[in-house]
Amino acid sequence: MSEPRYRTIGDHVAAVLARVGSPTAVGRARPARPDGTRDPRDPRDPRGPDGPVALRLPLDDAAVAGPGLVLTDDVVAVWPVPGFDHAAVDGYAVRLADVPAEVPATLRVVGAVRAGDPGSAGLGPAVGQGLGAAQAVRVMTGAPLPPGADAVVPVEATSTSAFIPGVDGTETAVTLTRPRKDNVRRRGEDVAAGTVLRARGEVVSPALIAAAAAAGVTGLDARRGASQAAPGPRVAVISTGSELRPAGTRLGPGGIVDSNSLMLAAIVRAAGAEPVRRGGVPDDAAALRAALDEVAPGVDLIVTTGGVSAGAWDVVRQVLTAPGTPAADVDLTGVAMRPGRPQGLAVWRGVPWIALPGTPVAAFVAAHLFVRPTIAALRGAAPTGVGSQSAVAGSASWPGPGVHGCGGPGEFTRVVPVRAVPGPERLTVVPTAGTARGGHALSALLDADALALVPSGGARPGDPLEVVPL
Ligand SMILES: Nc1nc2c(c(=O)[nH]1)N[C@H]1C(S)=C(S)[C@@H](COP(=O)(O)OP(=O)(O)OC[C@H]3O[C@@H](n4cnc5c(N)ncnc54)[C@H](O)[C@@H]3O)O[C@H]1N2
Ligand code: MOO
Repeated sequence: MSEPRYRTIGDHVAAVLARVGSPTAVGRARPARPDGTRDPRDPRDPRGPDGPVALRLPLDDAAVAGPGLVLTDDVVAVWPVPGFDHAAVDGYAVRLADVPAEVPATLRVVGAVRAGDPGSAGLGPAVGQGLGAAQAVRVMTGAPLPPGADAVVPVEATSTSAFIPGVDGTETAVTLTRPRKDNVRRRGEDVAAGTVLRARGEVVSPALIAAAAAAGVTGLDARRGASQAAPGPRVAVISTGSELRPAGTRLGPGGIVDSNSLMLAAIVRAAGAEPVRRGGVPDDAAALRAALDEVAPGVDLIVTTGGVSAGAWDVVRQVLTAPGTPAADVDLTGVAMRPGRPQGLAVWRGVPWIALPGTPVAAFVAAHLFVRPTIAALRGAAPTGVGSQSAVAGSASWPGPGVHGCGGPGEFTRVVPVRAVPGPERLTVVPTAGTARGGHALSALLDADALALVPSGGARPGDPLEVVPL
């Protein structure tokens, strides 16, 4: 297997900004709209009519209310995150007992489970009870782990090598070796039900919006702080994934809350732009094309999440690689960083399109690194972000050398949520507590006030680090 080549973070920022100035991007520079989209007489609008009052804000209103909302009550997780054990990669769910260390095993492929399917869908009555001896099930990232399986082997590390976007598999057997890690995200490993996500008196952040949505919270008790400047460019936010349900609706088996579109709306709003939330689109190329066509005429930038990695139903990749696609300047190179490696860029009917990965922490990181500078450029401001600040690694446990991407070892930058602590000279930063649970925890973002870029060689206390303020 050849080593995939990814861009550096800085090169990807340049590639994004090139699309904003691209001759194919003709939908830019619309005049800024008047303050927000809400009616100031709307009693749910925290701006008025009588100044700051405490209100119960539905999550989608809180997401677009702008910075400065202060909680007037604790925010408590209603259910655990993740809500069920699921695959962290596209590949094959296996029983480790069938895959001896170092020796390749050939397993019979007995079904397929996509994200959004109930756990035993696609398996047939015989397998629905649990994976039998020497059996494997094709699974996509986010799909419930089939009964009996205890690990997922990435497709690149198997005899199948790659899934074809938009095509169901026909393979009846697969040869693979024991995976380095189980590639399973377990129910509740990020947030336990009943956890206080943020306490009364704290400010509402995009990370809180994401964690609250994922944990079943549908509204926040909050009060507005300082008044906000009028939003500038308009940014469409579209989530892809058949497993996605709007906050406050019944999830059903295999379903999860579309927390990304709320989180992205909050990030876009905090960056000084007006989010246009289109919500969730299923893993269907025609549906995604229709959503893109619908939003493109009215916005200056399109941001999508999900569907860009190695799955058979990765719909963004499918649309961007289809013959005759109306997308120009298509680029699916990805970035040498974790989380946030899979990325796509294009110009759709004249409007720059940034395709972020679906994993919520990956989308959060990539939005801060790539969407924020793009909004700054659209507003005519100097891009902020990478390289804008440096800090010193504080006394804490930092990632060591040897990070691996899904496609094998490589020079990957780890993006670590950090808290600033008072230091003797420069800003000193330490990883947030939740980082112990891995790079994909929404809980690790809640306490973070910056993202530190840890080079592939790792970091030690005292090392200089680039940080991106949140
Ligand atoms: N075989 C491989 N599998 C995966 C690879 C890989 O290289 N090989 N890359 C992994 C990495 S790294 C990431 S990051 C994810 C990104 O994948 P996609 O962008 O295609 O995202 P999805 O598969 O659609 O979703 C990933 C994950 O996130 C959840 N999700 C998606 N959208 C939302 C949303 N709007 N709100 C909340 N949560 C969302 C989804 O259910 C999945 O669990 O791919 C890895 N796989
Ligand atoms: O989940 Mo991925 O790159 O963003 O680690």
